[in-house]
Amino acid sequence: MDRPFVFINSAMSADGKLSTKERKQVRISGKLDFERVDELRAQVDAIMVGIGTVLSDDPSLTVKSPERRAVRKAAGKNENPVRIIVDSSARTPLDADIFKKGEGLRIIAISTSAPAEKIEKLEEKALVIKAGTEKVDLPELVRRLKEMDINTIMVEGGATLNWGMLSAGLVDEIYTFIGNLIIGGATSPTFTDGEGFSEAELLGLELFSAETIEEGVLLKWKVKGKTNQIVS
Ligand SMILES: NC(=O)c1ccc[n+]([C@@H]2O[C@H](COP(=O)([O-])OP(=O)(O)OC[C@H]3O[C@@H](n4cnc5c(N)ncnc54)[C@H](O)[C@@H]3O)[C@@H](O)[C@H]2O)c1
Ligand SMILES: Nc1nc(=O)c(N)c(NC[C@H](O)[C@H](O)[C@H](O)COP(=O)(O)O)[nH]1
Repeated sequence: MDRPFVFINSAMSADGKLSTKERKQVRISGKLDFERVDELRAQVDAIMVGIGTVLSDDPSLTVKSPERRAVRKAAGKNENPVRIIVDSSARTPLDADIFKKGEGLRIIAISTSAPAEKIEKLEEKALVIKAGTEKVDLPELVRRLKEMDINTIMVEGGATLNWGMLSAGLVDEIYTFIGNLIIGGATSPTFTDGEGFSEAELLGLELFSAETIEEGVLLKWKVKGKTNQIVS
């Protein structure tokens, strides 16, 4: 494959929302699910998020467990996977937690429309990859990541980046933890926002695991490709 293996991991409410209508993060997962995500972070070459997630949550995207960091070190890797922000206009704050916490490479993926002055500042803190004109060209980005020997990527949202990756056909598997709460709201981010597929080009999935974790359920899906399921 000329691109890395890519999976999305998200936590959503029972009604499919990632956060509130104010885009405020809520605790959907319990302790065990956060542990599972930490283990995934420890296993992958890179974690990818959208700038919307950085602006609302300011995540550090580090591996939290000292034992898992030690295992990575012992294998000759950095303590943390490469942390990638998809950020067309280079809006990543220079004091974002992703820069402050943990060792390891950070990548900011931007488009050619990003302002030169901000790019220069980001280049002091991260590797800046330019791909695309108005928004980041995701197929080109993942191809270039593969050339850097990044072979596995966990996409940790949010709603718009999930759409971008899924609609470009760049996702192999999806892991959704569904928690025991309703968030509601027509404008609250859902697992996949963006334009949405029209009825003749829906994305088909194959369920390969369903597991109860604490008060919720973890579903694992393989992405099968376009499917036409119009009910006439
Ligand atoms: N529950 C969870 O697991 C989880 C995980 C992550 C984020 N979230 C929530 O999701 C929300 C953020 O989602 P969002 O949709 O606002 O932002 P996002 O994180 O999906 O980032 C979207 C941005 O990515 C950039 N982008 C660049 N090129 C793109 C392309 N080709 N396709 C798509 N996007 C591209 C654009 O600037 C776009 O605005 C927050 O409220 C956050 O709390 C929840
Ligand atoms: N698995 C999971 N369960 C949740 O209930 C929840 N709200 C998130 N949300 C994901 C979100 O993107 C967070 O911002 C990062 O998980 C924070 O990452 P850090 O701890 O800062 O490294 N993720």
